[in-house]
Order: sequence, then C-alpha cells, then structure tokens
Amino acid sequence: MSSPLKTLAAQGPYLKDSWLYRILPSVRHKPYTAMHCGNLTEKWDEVEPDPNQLRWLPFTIPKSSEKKVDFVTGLHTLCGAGDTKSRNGIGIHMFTCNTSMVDRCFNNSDGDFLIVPQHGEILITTEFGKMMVEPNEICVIQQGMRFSVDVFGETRGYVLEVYGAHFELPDLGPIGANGLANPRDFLTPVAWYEDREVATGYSVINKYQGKLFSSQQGFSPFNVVAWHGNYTPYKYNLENFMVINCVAFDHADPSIFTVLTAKSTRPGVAMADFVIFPPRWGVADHTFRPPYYHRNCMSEFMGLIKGHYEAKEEGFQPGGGSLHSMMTPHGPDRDCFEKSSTAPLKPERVAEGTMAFMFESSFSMAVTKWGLETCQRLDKSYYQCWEPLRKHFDPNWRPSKQ
Ligand SMILES: O=C(O)/C=C/C(=O)CC(=O)CC(=O)O
Ligand SMILES: [Fe+2]
Repeated sequence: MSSPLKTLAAQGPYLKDSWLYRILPSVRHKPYTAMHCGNLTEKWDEVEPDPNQLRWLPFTIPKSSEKKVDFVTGLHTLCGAGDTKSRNGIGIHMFTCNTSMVDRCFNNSDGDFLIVPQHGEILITTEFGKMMVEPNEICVIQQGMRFSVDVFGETRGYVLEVYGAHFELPDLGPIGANGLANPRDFLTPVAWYEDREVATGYSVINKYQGKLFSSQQGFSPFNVVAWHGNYTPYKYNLENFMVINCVAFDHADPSIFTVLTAKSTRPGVAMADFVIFPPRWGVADHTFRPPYYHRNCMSEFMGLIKGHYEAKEEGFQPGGGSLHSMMTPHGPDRDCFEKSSTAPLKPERVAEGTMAFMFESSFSMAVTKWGLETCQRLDKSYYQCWEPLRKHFDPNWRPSKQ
C-alpha cells in the first residue's frame, strides 16, 4: 500500500512551524494519567557506569501467539544521557513488536524520534498524513507530533531520540552545494484525515519527562483536514545517499557519512549524528581500508539493518547493536585485520548488500538495566574478538628498494 508523499520544503534558517486545520481541537481530552510501564527511562543516574565495549545479539521480537506487543509497549531504552527537563540529551531505544496500535497514538513531548526500521515495514499515521517506512528507509517524527504505527508481522528497529534540538542536514563545508543526503530526497506526507468517533475511547499516549501518560478522548486525533508549514514528519531512503569517500590514500573519518545531525550547544560537536556505512567503492592506496583502531571523544552506538559490516563480519548481526563508549578502545576484529592487511589494494566494492549505521554522540551514555540484564542479549564474549591480535612490529624491517 503506498501513500502519497511530497518533497519536504527546503531546509533553511527558518523558524519551523506548521498550521493544522482540524475537526476538533486536541484539547478535547480527559486528564493525563501515568501509565507505569517501565521500558522507557531516562534515569541515567540509577545505573552503574560501564566503559566496556558492549555488543548485543539481535534483540528478540515477541511472538504474537504469545503476547501482543505494539510499537509503544515494545519500546525499550537501551542507553542515553542528559535530561528532558533542561532540554539537552539523547536516548537510544529499540522497538520490537508484532501488533498494530489500535485506537491509540503516541506523542513525544520530550524530543524528536529518528526511527530506523530494521525488520518489517511500518505504516506510520501522523497528524500530517501517512508514511510507509521500510527497512533501509528512516523517518523522523518531531517533538509533539502524534502518530500511530501499523505493523505487518514481526517488526524490529532502532530509535534515536534527541531532546532540545532538531535533526538537520550537516553543514557541507568544502563539499559545496550537493552531496551526502540531498534535500530533494526527503519526503513528507500529504494531509490525510478520518472523522471517526470512538465510543470506547481513543488513548493519546504522551511521553513527558521520560514517563508515559495516557489520556482518553472520544475521537481519532487524525482529524487534520489540511495543513501547511515546514515543521513536519519526514522520511528518507538511505539508497539516495551520495557517498563521498577517500580516492587517494588514508581512511576518511566516518563523519563523512553523516545523514542527519542534531547540533549540541557546543559548536563543532553533535548531540547526535546519524551516520551510515553504505555500499561504495574502496580504492585507497597504501592504506588499511577498514576503520582503524581508535579511541575517541564520542560515544558510538552501531546498528545493522542488513548484511555484514566490514569491521565485524561475523558477531555483529542485523537487529543487534554495539556500543563503544567515550575513549574506549575498539576497531576491527582479528579476521578483518588479517584480511585487510594482506588483500591486494585494488578497487573493491565495500558493504555490498549491507547497511550499518551509527548513532554517534558527544554525550557520555549510560546503559540501562534493560540493556545490560533484562533483555538478555548482551554478548559477554565480545572482547574476545580482539584477543587474537598479535604484534607485527619488526625493528629491522626496511622498505624494499625498487
Ligand atoms: O569508519 C570508521 O572510520 C569508523 C567507524 C566507527 O568508528 C564505527 C566503529 O567503531 C565500528 C566498529 O568498529 O564496530
Ligand atoms: Fe569507532
């Protein structure tokens, strides 16, 4: 089923707002009451810090024959930092679900959701219209926008939430006008509405200061007949990313693959970048082409939509994740190191059939109890992928004369 979409109005230094024409105002609702369901959290101070390299096996999708779980009940916070009240922070969540949301919608008063479906497409009904989002596409639902998610079977994906800033295209600097994610490829829904009364009650779920609240009303909130503006949900197909990379020697920093960024209050560092590792050519001469071993000032959460990520072809699986925290050493596993140290440096396709991505943040993130224990997906043997690394230094080695 396809829904009409249009190109998002060009980005620019404009105020962002939208004007919605609805059948009944949103304020026609009963009071919010706390929901007491415990999978979302921002209580970063209640967990012990853990600087280790962490890796998760694919997160388990509940079977609908056992338990019906929709997008909201299937949302679990994995890690994050900062806080919603002072409007500065991020959360990384997983969603695993098997059932559509029925007569309930969600809105996030805390921030924006960048949603990365990994398994199963999702049909998102928003106050602005409908968007079908498939794996290898992403969408952004900004602060306050109500939406409801329909699924078509077992469904899994990743969510990057930012509090206090919106996602935007990175400054292109010397790249100039065109390249990376181009504005023309961002699509936004066209108005769609239903004038539907719901006698049994429609639940509007509100994420507010990290907690979920529910309020009842007697009608569908998707009652917007028309709208105009530039504050909208939008989607983007990662296949449209125009990849720029090294064509001489050395390995470019992964920031060259930034799709969207949410700027922090400190110039030059992001609250969060959404970075992808798309199919491309590797051509660098005299270079170790995979990511080098590094320790750096960002926290790096990696996810895999499909395929095999070059630095970890085996243990890092689609639907799983990894976290390399601020200044924690990491890099390719031994197999990748050996292969890339000996393979001839001819032009070669990298990441064919693969889409890995990174949520990279200048915040130092805490991992929730759900991430460390409850989900039971932590791969305790992750560190062993570097154990077989051996020294190769030979003080007597000299380059051969040609
Ligand atoms: O391409 C690059 O230069 C860096 C990529 C990364 O930092 C991501 C990782 O650290 C992934 C990983 O090794 O698992
Ligand atoms: Fe890294």
